[in-house]
Amino acid sequence: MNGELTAQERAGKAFPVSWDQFHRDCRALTWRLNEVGPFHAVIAITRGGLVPAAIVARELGVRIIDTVCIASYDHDKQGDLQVLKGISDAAMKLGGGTGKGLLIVDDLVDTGKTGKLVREMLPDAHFATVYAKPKGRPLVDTFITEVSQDTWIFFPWDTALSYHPPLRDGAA
Ligand SMILES: O=P(O)(O)OC[C@H]1O[C@H](OP(=O)(O)OP(=O)(O)O)[C@H](O)[C@@H]1O
Ligand code: HPA
Ligand SMILES: [Mg+2]
Repeated sequence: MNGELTAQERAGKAFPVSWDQFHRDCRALTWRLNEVGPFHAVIAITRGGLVPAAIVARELGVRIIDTVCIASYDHDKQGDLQVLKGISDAAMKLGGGTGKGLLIVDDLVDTGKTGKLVREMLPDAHFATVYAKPKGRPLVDTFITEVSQDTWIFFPWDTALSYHPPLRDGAA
């Protein structure tokens, strides 16, 4: 390490999310989105958007799903944004070139950098995330739970059940 704090170290507070909780939060998101749609297609921001996109598409009966593949965090440290794969021509056409009637889905917005880049690609699309931190929140049209900027969310696909020592033995 070069002495710089990682995003997770800056965040401090941990917010672990179980599969069950995540599924319930995605279902709650679809209740809200159902009032806004219908949508021609779902665009998942990979990789974190893949799981919520599958659940949302299933609930809303959408069968056309595309991806925009963006990487910026190496584990918990944000670098430059890299678009590894853009939106397909077919999905672009469905959204009339501006994203009208398309639903962008991601697991969360943090600084908002990823969301901003995708919004620029599809300015008229609806952008939904399950979780939002204050900096990214203005970019999102619909989300379920806001956590503070100094919280790090642990998703179920990044974690595993492990032993936790008793409090009296020094567990935090
Ligand atoms: O609002 P931001 O500060 O841009 O951060 C949010 C983005 O960061 C994470 O993706 P990441 O780049 O870690 O890739 P991944 O989805 O493949 O894990 C997350 O899934 C969001 O897409
Ligand atoms: O809080 C977070 N959790 C997981 N991945 C992330 N990518 C940006 N912020 C986060
Ligand atoms: Mg992501």
